[in-house]
Amino acid sequence: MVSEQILKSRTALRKELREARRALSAVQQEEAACGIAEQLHQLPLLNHARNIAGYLVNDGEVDLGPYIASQWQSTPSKQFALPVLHPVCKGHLLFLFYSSHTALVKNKYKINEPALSCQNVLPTSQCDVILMPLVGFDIKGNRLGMGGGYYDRTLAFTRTKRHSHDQLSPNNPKLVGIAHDIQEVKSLPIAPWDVPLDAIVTPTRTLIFNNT
Ligand SMILES: Nc1nc2c(c(=O)[nH]1)N(C=O)[C@@H](CNc1ccc(C(=O)N[C@@H](CCC(=O)O)C(=O)O)cc1)CN2
Ligand SMILES: Nc1ncnc2c1ncn2[C@@H]1O[C@H](COP(=O)(O)OP(=O)(O)OP(=O)(O)O)[C@@H](O)[C@H]1O
Repeated sequence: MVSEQILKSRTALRKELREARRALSAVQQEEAACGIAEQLHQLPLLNHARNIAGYLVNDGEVDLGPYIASQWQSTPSKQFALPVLHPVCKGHLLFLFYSSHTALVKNKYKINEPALSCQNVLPTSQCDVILMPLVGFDIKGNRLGMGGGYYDRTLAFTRTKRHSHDQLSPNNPKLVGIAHDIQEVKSLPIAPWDVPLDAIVTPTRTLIFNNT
């Protein structure tokens, strides 16, 4: 059971951190997007990734646009996907392939997402890396999202231990949180359903965590 206190502090922190990222200027946002692209270009766990899930910028998040566009140009073998609110399994996400030709529609939160089409679904278990937008993070790798629980529910399967040696499956998608530097907090209240991240990338830093 998660205490009322923890839920309340998550809500208050979320509000504060969302306001802070929305208050960044256009120039700060551009610099952040460039910084993230540079950090991601150097991230070893993306080197051999073929299927990468990202997101389209919303609510002051770091824009992955420059990184995705540069990868489309330089490395066409990498395929990108975007989260789509699951039409049947409420509270879950689907990932749909994303190219410069993808038709986008707005979801109920007014975030652009690929128009639903079964043939364009990338099964979550086949994502090599998922770049997750963070509202907040701490240095231990704990994260705070938008509060819908979408990523936590969709990725809950990555927490199950499939091997007898008490190791998480090596085939699970690597989870990489993306955030502005100002979204770091000293310590984040943890919820039992939180999925552990493999890395957190900001425009100036990359933190790697050992989750095996
Ligand atoms: N860019 C991006 N895409 C994403 C996410 C994200 O965090 N960022 N998601 C990550 O999960 C999913 C959408 N989750 C969301 C959860 C809550 C709100 C939100 O704005 N909630 C409002 C209340 C809106 C309402 O209910 O009408 C709020 O809290 O003020 C938005 C998106 C899928 N796509
Ligand atoms: N694996 C799960 N199964 C069922 N409900 C869940 C699960 N994970 C999270 N939830 C529900 O989702 C709600 C929101 O969770 P939380 O506050 O951790 O969101 P978040 O991590 O900020 O959002 P997100 O995962 O979308 O980035 C919680 O109240 C919780 O009840």
